[in-house]
Amino acid sequence: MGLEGEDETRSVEVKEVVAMAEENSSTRKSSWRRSVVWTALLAVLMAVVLSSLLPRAGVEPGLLGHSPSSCGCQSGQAFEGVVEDCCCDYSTVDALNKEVLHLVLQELVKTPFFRYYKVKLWCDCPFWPDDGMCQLRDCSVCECPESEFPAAFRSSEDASCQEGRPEGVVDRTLDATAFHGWVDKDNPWTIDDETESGDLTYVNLLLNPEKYTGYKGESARRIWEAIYSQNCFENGEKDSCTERRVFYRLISGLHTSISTHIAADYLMDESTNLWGRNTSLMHDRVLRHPERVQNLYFTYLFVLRALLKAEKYLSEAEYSTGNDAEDHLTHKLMVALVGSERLRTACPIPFDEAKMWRGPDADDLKQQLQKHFRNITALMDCVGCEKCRLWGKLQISGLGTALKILFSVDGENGLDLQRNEVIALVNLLSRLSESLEVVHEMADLVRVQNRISTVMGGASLPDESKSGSRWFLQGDDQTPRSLQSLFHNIGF
Ligand SMILES: Cc1cc2nc3c(=O)[nH]c(=O)nc-3n(C[C@H](O)[C@H](O)[C@H](O)COP(=O)(O)OP(=O)(O)OC[C@H]3O[C@@H](n4cnc5c(N)ncnc54)[C@H](O)[C@@H]3O)c2cc1C
Repeated sequence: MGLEGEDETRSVEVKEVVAMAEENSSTRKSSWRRSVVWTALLAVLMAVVLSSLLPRAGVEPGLLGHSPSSCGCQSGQAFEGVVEDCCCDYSTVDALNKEVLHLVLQELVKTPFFRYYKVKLWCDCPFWPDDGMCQLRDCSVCECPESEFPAAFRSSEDASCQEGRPEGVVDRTLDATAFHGWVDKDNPWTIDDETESGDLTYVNLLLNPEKYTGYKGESARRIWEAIYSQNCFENGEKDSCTERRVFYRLISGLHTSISTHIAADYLMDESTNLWGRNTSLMHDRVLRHPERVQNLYFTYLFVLRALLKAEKYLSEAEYSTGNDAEDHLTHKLMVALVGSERLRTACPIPFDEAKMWRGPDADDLKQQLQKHFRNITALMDCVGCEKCRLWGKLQISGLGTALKILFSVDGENGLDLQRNEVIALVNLLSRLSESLEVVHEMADLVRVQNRISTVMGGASLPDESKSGSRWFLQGDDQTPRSLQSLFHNIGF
């Protein structure tokens, strides 16, 4: 295969990633951290300096279980041992994610096959009229022009990326001709956009990153409430039934991931369009609730198990977009991901689905939960912010695909997946993988900030709702004000 220019460079880069995954290298290539990398280095330096200056007892409560909590949320060992309901321990998951999976997933979701998602963005909410609470232009999705997405994804009749409302007739020949083995078969866990007429459009996910959109208040809260109520028990309530508990944890883990991405990419100052890490929000919504972080690990392992169970199918599928070089790399990355020896050895069965549906009412319960999950799929049409709806739909579809692989297929031979299901599954796992990384990074930042606060006279973390936080870490070329003043205060 002849590769030139950019293709060749990318090919070399991706091969390195594949090689790194295979060799279990711990070398990291984390491009999204570039903007704060020097600041992080400074933060680490400050942590070292401050930890020598500060008595341990005066330091803000432990994050991720490293030290005792004074907020009463966590008493110490929340992230040690085996992830509850799973078969791998926290430290193994961290190492695998950091050294293998995050690296490969980051590259995989950039490929043409995985970056274009077909979705119906404007739909009528079957439960309430859309009350459109989104406040920012970042709420809206940048749809891709017809010329941009791969030719293999198009057909002459498909008008979904044209201006205005598309025709609404789904072109089913697209998947069948472009992807051997990708078939249209209903998923009992989801309501499939593609089986209904409507406004289908292709969206380039790389142009629409999941981040803060300003969507909040009554509309957002009502959706989350409705989603949790589908499980027939309240948030956080322990349930003796494994199946219900698993469902609650899947949703809660996804919720944690969404909150993490909001905190990781937050509009700190609207007047200057300044974006950055919102550590206060991260602390309030995620870090001070250990069970939410535990549920994130759980959801990650559940989805990973589904991917591994579909190994044969995914390694043999054609990732065809008309760009041979990219498609070849996509295939190599997928094989590196699902066939990783390191993963097989360290965490062979991330979640054991054989433990589910064993009770006398198993069939009834399964049908009940399928109905609830389909309702959750439908609820995504009520999300009053386009970009949130895009990622909500994709990730719920990814969960639905994982449920189908684990619970609705008899052996791998019976497995049939649609192209969009595979795209959703892989992008969901990539989001969760990124969230695990962010959770650790921001827990470290919060810990450093708390130490700095103590040095600066006990100032606490600012309210998450206040923009322009003094803890905000600015871009590559500016020294953060907070660190400047800290240097000054401690005579550095
Ligand atoms: C599908 C969907 C996608 C969204 N995507 C985005 C987005 O991309 N960008 C954006 O800015 N906003 C997004 N939002 C909105 C966002 O999730 C919040 O609803 C919003 O930021 C307001 O947050 P909140 O503090 O009121 O708490 P919420 O996050 O709305 O939580 C509501 C309640 O749920 C409970 N809860 C919170 N987290 C968990 C958890 N992990 N497990 C169990 N219970 C929990 C708490 O009791 C909390 O009070 C999305 C909302 C939905 C429904």
